[in-house]
Order: sequence, then C-alpha cells, then structure tokens
Amino acid sequence: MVTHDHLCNYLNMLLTMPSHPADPSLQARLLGTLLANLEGMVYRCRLDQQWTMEFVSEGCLALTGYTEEDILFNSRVSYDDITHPDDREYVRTAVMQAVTGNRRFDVEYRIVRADGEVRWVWERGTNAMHDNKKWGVLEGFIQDITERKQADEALREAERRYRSIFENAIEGIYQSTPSNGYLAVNPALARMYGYDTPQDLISMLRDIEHQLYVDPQRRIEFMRQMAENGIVTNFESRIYKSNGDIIWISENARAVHTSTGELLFFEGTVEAITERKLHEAEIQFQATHDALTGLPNRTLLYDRMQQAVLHSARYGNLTAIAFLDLDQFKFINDSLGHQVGDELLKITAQRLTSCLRESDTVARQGGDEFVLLLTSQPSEESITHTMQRVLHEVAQPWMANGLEFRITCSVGVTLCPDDGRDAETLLKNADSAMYKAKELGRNNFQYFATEMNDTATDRLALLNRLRQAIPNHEFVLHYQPKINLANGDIIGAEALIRWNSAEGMVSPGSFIPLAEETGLIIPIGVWVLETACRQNRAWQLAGYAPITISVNLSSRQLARGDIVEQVEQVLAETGLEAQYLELEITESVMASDVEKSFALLTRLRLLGVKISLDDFGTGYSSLSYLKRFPVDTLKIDQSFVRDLATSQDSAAIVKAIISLGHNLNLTVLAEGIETEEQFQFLLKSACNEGQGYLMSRPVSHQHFELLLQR
Ligand SMILES: Nc1nc2c(ncn2[C@@H]2O[C@@H]3COP(=O)(O)O[C@H]4[C@@H](O)[C@H](n5cnc6c(=O)[nH]c(N)nc65)O[C@@H]4COP(=O)(O)O[C@H]3[C@H]2O)c(=O)[nH]1
Repeated sequence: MVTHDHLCNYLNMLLTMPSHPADPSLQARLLGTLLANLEGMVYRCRLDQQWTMEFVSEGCLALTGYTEEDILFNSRVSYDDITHPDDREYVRTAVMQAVTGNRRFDVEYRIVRADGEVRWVWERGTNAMHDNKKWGVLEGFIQDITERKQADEALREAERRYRSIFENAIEGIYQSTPSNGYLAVNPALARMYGYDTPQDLISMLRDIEHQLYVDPQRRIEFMRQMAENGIVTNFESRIYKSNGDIIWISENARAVHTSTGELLFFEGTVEAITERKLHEAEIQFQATHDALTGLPNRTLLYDRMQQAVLHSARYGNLTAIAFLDLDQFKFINDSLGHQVGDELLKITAQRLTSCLRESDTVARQGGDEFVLLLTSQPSEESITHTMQRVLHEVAQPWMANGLEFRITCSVGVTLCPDDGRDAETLLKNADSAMYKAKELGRNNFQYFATEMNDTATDRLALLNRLRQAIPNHEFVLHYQPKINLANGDIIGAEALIRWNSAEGMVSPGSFIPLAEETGLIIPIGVWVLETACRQNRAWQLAGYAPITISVNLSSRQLARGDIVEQVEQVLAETGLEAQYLELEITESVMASDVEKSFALLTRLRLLGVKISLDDFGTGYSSLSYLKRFPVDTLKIDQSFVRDLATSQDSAAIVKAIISLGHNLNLTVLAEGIETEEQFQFLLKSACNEGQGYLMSRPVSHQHFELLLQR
C-alpha cells in the first residue's frame, strides 16, 4: 500500500525534479495517480488577494469540504475565504517573505471547512514564476495536520502538567546518579533538605552516601535493593538537612536504564515522615509504658524478662526479679485521695530507678506493684545490697499537702536460673516471696524459697473461704475484759473476732490483714460493730452494770469516710447508748492522714462514742497532734508490757506514756498483762486500766457473762 509519507516524499520529488523531456506522458500519468491517492491537496494558485486557484487536486473535497468546482477561480469560494480569518495575515506574510527571498515556503495555519469545522493544515510550496503571466503563481501541497497538532498540543499539555506537578508537588522528586549526585530535584525536595533552591541542592549535595544519610549504610542498602529489584519502596531513613538537623524520610524510587540495559539514573519521590515517626514512637511508647510513671509496663517488662531469661540460659548470667509492693498504699490512696496516691507512685518510680543501673528495668506492674529486673548480676550479695538500697530509698520521707509522710515496701526476690527459667514462673515466685515479706511485718525483702508457693496457694484458698465466712455465719466475737487496776472491777470488754472456719479456728492475725488488703474488712467490720453493740446492750438488759464495749477499727473502715453514719445507724438499731461504745484506732492509722482522722474522730466524739489509741508507742504519734486529738484512752502496746521485766527501756517508755497520758487528761490502759509482776509495776506507775491473760483471755459471750457475775 502506498502510505501517506511515501506519497508526500514522492510528490516532493516530483515537484522539485526537472520535467522529463523524454517521456512527458509517463510523468503526467504518475502525477495523476499520485494526486488521486494523496491525502491532501496539490494546488496551483495565483499570488493574488484571493489565492485564486487555477488547479486543485482531488484531495480538495476531503481537505476543505468544497469541490474543485467550488474553489477553482473562486467560483464559489476563494482559498483566502477558507483560510481562518485570524491566520490570513500571518499566512500571507510567510508566503510573501519566502517568495521575495526566492525560497520555498512552509507554513502551518488553520482553515475553516465548508461545514464550519476548523482544521489545522500544513502548506508547503514554491513560487512557480516560470511563465510570463502577470500574476505570480504558487504551486504547493496542503495537508491536514489537525491530528498531529492535537497530539502535539496534548503532549505539550502533558509536559506542562508534569512540570507543574514536579514544581509544585509537596513530595520531593529527584533524579540521581548512581555515582552519588543529583541530576534534577524539585523545589519540594530542596525545601525538605533545607536548601534554598533545587540548584543549590544539586551543586552542594554531591555525596549522598555521607552527606545525606545519617547512617551511610542506608545508601549501600539502597544500591543493593536497586541492583536486586530495580526498585525501592517505602525506604525509610534518617537524613541530615543542610543545617545538620536530622529528619526522617521515606523514598520510593526506580532505576532507569538505556535500551541496552545500562543504568542511567535513579528517579524517585521522597516524603518527610518525621512527624509520623514521632507519632509512631509515641504510640509505641504508650503501648509499652505506664502513663502515670513513664516506666515500662507489663508488656515491655515481659519482653525484657524473656530476653533476660534467654541471655541467662545462654551465658549463665545471674538475673534477679524483684516484685515490690508498697505497704499500706491502699490506705493512703483511699484516705488522702488519688492525686496524692499518684504522686506517691511517681516518686516511688523515680526512687526505684535511681537505685538501679541503666541496663536494669523498673516496671510498673499495676496498682502499687513494681517489678525490678536486674540482669547480669555479679553475685547474690550485690542483689541483696541493691534490695537494701531500694528499701532505704523508698522509705525516705515525702511531702504531700504540706505534710511529711513515709511509706515502706515489701519485696520478693527470685533468681534466674535457680528459681525459674521462664518469665511467668519467675514473676509468680517473686510474688510469693513478696507475700512472705508482708507476713514478716512488711518493710523487708525475701528471697524466694520453694515452700513459699504452698503459702501462696494457701492464701488464695483462705481468701475464697473468707468470702463465705459471713454468709455461713462462721464468725464469732470473743470478749476480753478490761479492768480497773486499782480495784479489779471489769469496766469494759474488747471485742475480738474469731473465725470458726470449717477447717478449724483461724486467728485474726492470719485473716485480718488479708481482709484489709481485699476490702473484705468493710462487711466484716460492720458485722463486728453490730454484734458487739447488740451484745453489750443485751448484758445491760440482763441487768449487769453497764460496761464499755471496745471495737477495733481498721484503716480501711476509716478511709471509707462513712464510719460516722455506720456507727450512728448501729447504735440506733441496737439501742446501745453511744457512751458504752469505744472505738480502737491504731496510732499509725491516725497518723497517716491527720486532718481527715481529726475530722472523723471529732464527729464520732460528738456522737458520744469514746476513742482509744491502740498499740500506743509503736507508731509515729506526734505529741503536737495528740494534744489536739479527741482521744479518751491511750493503750500501751503489749510489746512494752511484755518486756517490762527485762528491758529498762520498756519500763521507762511505759512510765513516760502513763505520765504523758495523764498530762493530757487521758485514761491509760496497758494491754498484754500476763504476770503479777507486770501488774504490780503498772499499778505502781499509776496506770489506770489493764487487760491481759493474767486477768482473762478473750472468751465467749457466755463465759464473759460468768465473769460479769463475779
Ligand atoms: N500475748 C498476749 N496476747 C494478748 C494478751 N491479752 C490479749 N492478747 C491478744 O492481743 C490482741 C489484742 O488485740 P489488738 O491489739 O487490737 O490486735 C488485734 C486487732 O488488731 C485485730 N483484730 C481482732 N479482732 C478484730 C476486729 O474485730 N476488727 C479488726 N479490725 N481487727 C481485729 O487482730 C489483732 C489480734 O487479735 P487477737 O489475736 O485476738 O489478739 C488480741 C488478744 O487476744 C496477753 O496477755 N498476751
């Protein structure tokens, strides 16, 4: 098939070839064939104002929509009319310049077809002044190039668009050479990297590996991925800006090769992701740290413990896990408020961190529990030493609401690999050891020993049984008489709880702390108060001389804040007069929140109830507030009474407490009197009242009634 290009070339050749004198008919025939097949119009026209056509080829109709007859000699329309009005001037000038310069002309312009459609054409021609006509004559070829024009325009538009994208993109775009420099970068990349212009970046950043990447290995990795895959995606690195600041970027790039496979350059896009990275780091931190203290949380601790265990197993290092619980934290939290509780946890976190090396971990396990992970320990002695520091640091005084407080902690320590080879076991064992430390009077640490696990299991079983004790009516009260030392009269009774559990009698020493920890003390306390008041009222109704019944109040009961209402209600329900009820409060409970205790005790006192300060001498009572406090009786702790015979200090303390009490107009009672000797000493020292096995053990209400009858 004769293609359009063939024809054009051939026509050009014919137009320029000298006429063939030997065979003019052949030339005419060839020309006829060509003209008929040509996509476009061959013409001959006058160089006049209308471009009067003397000859047009068959292509005229297809090109202009007019027939040859329409156009020849301007019979219906002139070619000047067909030329787009806006281009007429320009076409004429171009043609005239060529003619004047004796050159061929070559011009692109628009025509308006018969149907009104505007098309682009390309006209090439020459001045054919080879006859003597007065008109100049042009001969040439006009071809529709609308499609090419549109394609060109589309290409230009696309280029404009791409340039605009390149110039205005928020992402950085670059072409870089494998040998470390840039070929082209857009303004966004220049800005991102801290350069004033793309040119600055290109000229100043010549060594991508060292000048750009914080870790030069990233460039090596980039090149490796390119060599392997010809592409890198989401390639995240830290880079230096021109001023030395470090930012995070993410690159997507590909290698561009020649047709023969030679690497030309890389082209890619860059996104600044510092904010996202910070955000990710923040989220990661939040997921692995405790919001209040900023310490690693359970998740991170577990992770680190697993690593430590593996490390221990591989290298035989000694690892210690210490489970730490603050003593009486719940009480502080309930009574001083959560804000103070939170503050205390934060202080504790700081103190614990200060005791350990950076390579160790302090984690918050939840509530007031912390876990210390000490890796690669040189010896058990060094662990012991660290634990002693921990106890000491935690016990330092701290201030809240202008008052000074102290809190201690109990710690259980377990060793890896001796006590366990996985995180769960080690934590469980450390927890058991911590309970042992609590049992041993708090403010100490204990190493785990195998038998402790039995204790932990026992404890859980005990708790389950304790929950059922009230509904199963397993509690009873025993009563211990309080006597007037001078005349031996029973002036009161202390109500002491006994748990008649299915598995035998359980002493309050073993279940009261558990009840306090778990909050079960609240319902138990209500039951005790009610039973004791009802019993005392019953004795009165039975005709015995009225005595005071004493009930122990736990810190939790006080912290709840509704104790006054509870007491009021119980008195109303049982019909006991307030003056026959005494509440025993340990001085440590009172000291931990002086203002609140003061307010509560004042309100209780207003009801007419008596207040006795239990275990006096063991706590932290300050004389200044003891003076202000609405207290009726000081109970000298039995430890001093027990040591009276053997310790001069105890004797001195007992005497001092008695004289202090009297100075403050308080009644002084000594508890734990077991011997006649102790009794005599106390009597001589003017102690008012006493209680102890010497006079009577705590006994059942029936038994107590017998004592009342004497
Ligand atoms: N060695 C010796 N001990 C004597 C002597 N006289 C009395 N005791 C014991 O000393 C404890 C005195 O009670 P506490 O100091 O209030 O100490 C009480 C009290 O803090 C708590 N508790 C007992 N009953 C209740 C209760 O109903 N509510 C609360 N919140 N705590 C209670 O349990 C603690 C222990 O109570 P118990 O085992 O009944 O132990 C009682 C009593 O049996 C003596 O001459 N020698």
